[in-house]
Amino acid sequence: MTSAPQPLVDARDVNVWFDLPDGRELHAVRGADVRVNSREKLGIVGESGCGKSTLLMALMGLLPATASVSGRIEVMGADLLAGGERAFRAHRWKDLAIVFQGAMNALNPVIRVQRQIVEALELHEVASGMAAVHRASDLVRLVGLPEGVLRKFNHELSGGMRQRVSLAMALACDPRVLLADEPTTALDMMVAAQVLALIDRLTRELDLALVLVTHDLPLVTRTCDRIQVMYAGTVVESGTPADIYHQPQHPYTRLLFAATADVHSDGPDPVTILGAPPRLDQVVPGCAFEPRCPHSQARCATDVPQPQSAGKGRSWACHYPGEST
Ligand SMILES: Nc1ncnc2c1ncn2[C@@H]1O[C@H](COP(=O)(O)OP(=O)(O)OP(=O)(O)O)[C@@H](O)[C@H]1O
Repeated sequence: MTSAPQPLVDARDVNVWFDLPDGRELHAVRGADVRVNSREKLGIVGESGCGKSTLLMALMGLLPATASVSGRIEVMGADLLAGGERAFRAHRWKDLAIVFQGAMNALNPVIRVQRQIVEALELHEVASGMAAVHRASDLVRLVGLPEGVLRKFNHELSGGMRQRVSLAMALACDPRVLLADEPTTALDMMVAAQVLALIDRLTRELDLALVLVTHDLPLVTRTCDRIQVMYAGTVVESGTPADIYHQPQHPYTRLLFAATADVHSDGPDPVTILGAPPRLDQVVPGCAFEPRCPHSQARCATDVPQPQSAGKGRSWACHYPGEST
């Protein structure tokens, strides 16, 4: 019998708390699992503030000192949480790299692009001297930029160019997994589509696995192999795009699709999900979606629904799955 291939990222029951200045805690990520196989494209979707970025930063070991993390975070078989900063440093950028939401902030404003890429290559001992300069040229070409960009400063670049430079930096150490946190947020529609197409092409050409974090459920349904829907720090549903699109089990997933209906099509108008997510600095006694859920029943307000697995990465956390909205 052949065993299943080891996932590149296998994070289980990850919890992240932030210490707040008033002494309370904010429970930003609540028991989330993330599993990414070689060459797989995983999409993580959910409303603003549901913990998507915090989860990615936990995987990278880049959370601020005010954060505490529990659970298990394995990258290529190594238990990084157990190994601490030393273990994270051994894998960060080399195996697991990230493109941040605001490329503007990821680049140093007073250092030319070439120096920034060369410094990253030297810091991670990928290349030095002229070899690093040549590699920097290769990297900017790889992301579809002219070499002239290497002599420029951050403020001389357009938003799309900055995001491509960030991508070049993330690819500098030949990672196996690329985490992309809302990589097109600040870009106009045309440029956003080009950057997404570039990420898609590079993941195929470089045999990368991708974790794409976004608000855009239709986008991940089109581009990813698997989808995780997050709500209030929790993964409420996981599955293939076909599962999530054709047989959504969690009412929040169905409402997310309904909320992003295409206004230009003949289909139904988009709906608004009434109410707001719960504050994560407060304890939620039952299902976090209960106050907004059209199908909630008494039990939903008191019992936290546990994830139910239907095998092959398909799961949902709802007491009354499949109720139509
Ligand atoms: N450094 C921090 N200190 C305290 N709370 C934080 C910190 N960073 C994030 N949070 C809180 O953690 C929760 C999750 O935030 P996070 O940025 O991970 O959400 P998100 O889903 O990525 O949102 P967005 O789509 O807007 O980026 C939010 O309530 C946020 O206010």
